[in-house]
Amino acid sequence: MQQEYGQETGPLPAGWRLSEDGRALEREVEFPSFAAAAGAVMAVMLLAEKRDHHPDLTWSWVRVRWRLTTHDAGGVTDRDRELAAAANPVLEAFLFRPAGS
Ligand SMILES: C[C@H](O)[C@H](O)[C@H]1CNC2=NC(N)=NC(=O)C2=N1
Repeated sequence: MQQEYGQETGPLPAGWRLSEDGRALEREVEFPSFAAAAGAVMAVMLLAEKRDHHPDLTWSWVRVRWRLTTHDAGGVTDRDRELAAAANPVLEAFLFRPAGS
């Protein structure tokens, strides 16, 4: 069976969902502080630079949404899935809570 561009067929990386238009992987995270959000944005930026694959970002205070798509393909590819999976431990790491809380 031929796979259509933008059609997600495999399992999604944990925490990620398919966008409404079906053409991107999205994950939205609420961080404990603006600084933590900034750290996560910066860390995922480094992963993206290494892969030459860059997420769209929506960032409002402590809430950040990453959106991953492959422009050439017009949809989700393994490049998006791989970056999403690589970003996950980074996002979890910045969801810290201060000691004693
Ligand atoms: C030439 C360069 O590899 C392309 O423009 C890259 C850059 N970063 C990219 N990032 C994402 N998310 N999708 C792309 O298709 C893409 N293309």
